Amino acid sequence: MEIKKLGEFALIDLIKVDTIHNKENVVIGIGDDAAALIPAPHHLQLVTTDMLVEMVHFDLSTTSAWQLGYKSIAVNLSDIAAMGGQPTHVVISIALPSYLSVDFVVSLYEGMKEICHEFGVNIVGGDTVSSPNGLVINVTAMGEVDPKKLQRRSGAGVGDLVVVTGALGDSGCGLELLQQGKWTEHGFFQPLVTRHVTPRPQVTAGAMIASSGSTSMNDISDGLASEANEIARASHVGMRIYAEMIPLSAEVCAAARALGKDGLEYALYGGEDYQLVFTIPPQQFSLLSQADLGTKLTVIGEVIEERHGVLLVDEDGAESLLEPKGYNHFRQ
Ligand SMILES: Nc1ncnc2c1ncn2[C@@H]1O[C@H](COP(=O)(O)OP(=O)(O)O)[C@@H](O)[C@H]1O
Ligand SMILES: Cc1ncc(C[n+]2csc(CCOP(=O)(O)OP(=O)(O)O)c2C)c(N)n1
Ligand SMILES: [Mg+2]
Ligand SMILES: [Mg+2]
Ligand SMILES: [Mg+2]
Repeated sequence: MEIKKLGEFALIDLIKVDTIHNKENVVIGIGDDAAALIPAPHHLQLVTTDMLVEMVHFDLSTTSAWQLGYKSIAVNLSDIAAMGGQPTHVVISIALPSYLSVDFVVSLYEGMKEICHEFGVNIVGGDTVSSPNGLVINVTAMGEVDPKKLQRRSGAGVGDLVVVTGALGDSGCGLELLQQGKWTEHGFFQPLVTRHVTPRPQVTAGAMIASSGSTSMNDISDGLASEANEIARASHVGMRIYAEMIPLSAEVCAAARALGKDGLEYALYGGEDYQLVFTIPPQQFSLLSQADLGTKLTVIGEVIEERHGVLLVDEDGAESLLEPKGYNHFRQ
């Protein structure tokens, strides 16, 4: 059905069902002039927002409505995870072009509700408007964190280890496979595409890392090179990152070979992995590495003095400056 047949208010009524997954902290959700929420005592309130724009962040010829809904929430929960927090609520604004159907919007919200349900997050409001050109989705996520566990980008100290969760580069490579039309639904490379279209935010790992004495943390949206440099700049330190230690999946190595590319390039500059990069003193890391975080941890380097800069060490031991060259909106 066309959206204009239904109109704005009936569309919101459709969206409204099954949006509260954790009733205890909501007084008013969708349906009033503002949501009314109950903050957790003795916790800090986290607020973050990320916007997704058609043909900048997604292409509807390669991403389904459900996947897009899932991802638009995931990228926001990832920023809450990078602060060491637990996500609690989201507010969702959508600008809808006339070529989309009511079914598309329902499916978009099914993807959103699935991930919100998974992480116990409430959808407490939003805004619905028309767009003359292209779909835009803006999500604001709220979360809470114990002040003692709050993770900034600015706490890294010389001698700390640099550690990442999961494997890097899958999403960037998955995007390239999609763009080149080089993937099959059930093929070997399918996991790369899945990680690009439906990334999983590292919420559990982020909270455990934050409880273990980590000194800084960032999520990887723009690529490791960019995010590591952000930590270094905020913390006034340098880093030595060993190329050989950066975790790459078997799939990205094989796909990169098939594409005539280097898997490492996707990890450093591809972005959208939504894994975490953090720094932690060696003693604390040896304790953390014994815990089950539901994902693997890999030490990729160490924090050094600021005057050295952020260095990448290749397999021959040669060092070069690792430029913050990841995804940059005005420099593609
Ligand atoms: N248009 C804006 N107005 C105000 N603050 C902004 C705007 N864009 C980005 N920021 C802030 O700049 C910082 C960096 O943003 P960004 O690079 O998007 O972070 P992330 O990669 O964690 O999503 C964040 O604190 C964010 O809230
Ligand atoms: C159609 C399409 N083109 C390009 C990309 C690649 N891309 C778009 S935005 C982005 C970086 C992450 O998004 P951003 O808005 O910078 O998130 P933030 O850093 O604020 O979390 C990347 C790698 C994509 N996902 N889809
Ligand atoms: Mg952002
Ligand atoms: Mg972000
Ligand atoms: Mg970015």
